[in-house]
Amino acid sequence: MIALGCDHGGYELKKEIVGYLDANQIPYKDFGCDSTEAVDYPVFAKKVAKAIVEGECDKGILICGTGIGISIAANKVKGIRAALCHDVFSAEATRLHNNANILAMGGRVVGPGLAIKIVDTFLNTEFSGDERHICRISQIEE
Ligand SMILES: O=C[C@H](O)[C@H](O)[C@H](O)COP(=O)(O)O
Repeated sequence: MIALGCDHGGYELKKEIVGYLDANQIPYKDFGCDSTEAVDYPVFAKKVAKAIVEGECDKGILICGTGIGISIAANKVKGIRAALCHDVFSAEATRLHNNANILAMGGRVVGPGLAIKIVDTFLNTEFSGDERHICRISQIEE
């Protein structure tokens, strides 16, 4: 189950991602927001982050205007590794190396075509499980 969240700056891009998830029959839970009316991104970052650390969802996708504020907020929750990615290489690397559990993007930064490739890569790349990466992730947890 994928947790989705956004603010007003990410709402339009979230709709594109919902279309991709629906087309690929990937289950998701949308934690809002539900329009382009101005809202505060930490609220939605927290909802998505909690859904992951509490086990309701496996991974999350968070979108604000830049992806920056919403990723900073999500990373305040223990157990969250939110990665801001605007290219496919980073999306793959953050799964392989960091076992990132949230993908963050900026709706004012990246277009829908690239964003969907980034999402597809993030969701379909497994953590490498390499010892050196496990060790470094443990250090983050400490
Ligand atoms: O990092 C923060 C996000 O990009 C927000 O989406 C952004 O700050 C919202 O800006 P505004 O309130 O001017 O629409």
